[in-house]
Amino acid sequence: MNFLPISINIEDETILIIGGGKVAIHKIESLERFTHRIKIIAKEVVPEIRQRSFIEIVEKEYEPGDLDGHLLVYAATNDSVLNSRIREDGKARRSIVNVVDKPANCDFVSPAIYKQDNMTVAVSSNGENVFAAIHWRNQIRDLAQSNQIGTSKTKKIFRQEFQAASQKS
Ligand SMILES: C[C@@]1(CC(=O)O)C2=NC(=C\c3[nH]c(c(CCC(=O)O)c3CC(=O)O)Cc3[nH]c(c(CC(=O)O)c3CCC(=O)O)/C=C3\N/C(=C\2)[C@@H](CCC(=O)O)[C@]3(C)CC(=O)O)/[C@H]1CCC(=O)O
Ligand SMILES: NC(=O)c1ccc[n+]([C@@H]2O[C@H](COP(=O)([O-])OP(=O)(O)OC[C@H]3O[C@@H](n4cnc5c(N)ncnc54)[C@H](O)[C@@H]3O)[C@@H](O)[C@H]2O)c1
Repeated sequence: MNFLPISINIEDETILIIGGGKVAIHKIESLERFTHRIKIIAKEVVPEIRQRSFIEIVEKEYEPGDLDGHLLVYAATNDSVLNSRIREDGKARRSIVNVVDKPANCDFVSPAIYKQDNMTVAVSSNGENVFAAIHWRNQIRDLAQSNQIGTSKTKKIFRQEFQAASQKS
């Protein structure tokens, strides 16, 4: 597998998660730092999701038409066959689908994220080793939090340092 890291503008998107259990909570914890436009479709939804009033919740069985109008979709049910079918349904609609139990069958995978204001680090192992991705993210987070990478400098100072370094090389 070879996944391309990009940063997507999701201002006009509602992100759809099919499934409302433990893994859906994980996805929400990552997403809510970037957007509150999140919709859950699931037969049953756990209280940790229900208590977030910004989430639109629809309790029902999944149907392919649920994907209509959604660019980003997480297939996060506990039914592996269904999760793969959701990706197939997404193809016809140009939705890109994260299949939480099958990295090789994903249009995108969720990186391990560290976010500090406008700075974001997203680490992925190409879906091969999520624990390595989490470990790298934690190391980078610790560096940033100990201010070893100058997180409090302004754009102007970073530009001057960048230009000075370019002239040297
Ligand atoms: C980084 C993070 C982002 C997020 O989810 O937002 C994320 N998983 C997180 C947590 C986490 N995942 C797992 C545990 C242990 C649970 C336990 O065992 O108790 C924990 C820790 C926990 O639960 O605390 C297990 C697990 N995960 C996957 C499988 C299936 C497999 O690998 O086959 C299995 C079973 C593996 C096994 O047991 O062998 C699959 C995927 N998980 C990915 C991302 C994608 C790869 C990213 C990459 O390219 O590296 C990928 C491929 C698909 C996807 O989901 O996108 C998030 C960090 C949250 C944070 O700390 O910020
Ligand atoms: N990617 C990851 O980070 C990661 C981590 C751990 C586990 N997993 C895998 O993720 C999967 C989901 O695990 P979980 O712990 O969240 O499961 P869970 O049992 O907590 O939740 C499953 C959810 O899917 C819903 N659902 C099932 N069938 C449905 C249908 N037909 N229509 C609508 N909703 C439906 C249920 O109502 C429930 O809300 C498992 O297969 C697990 O192996 C992935």
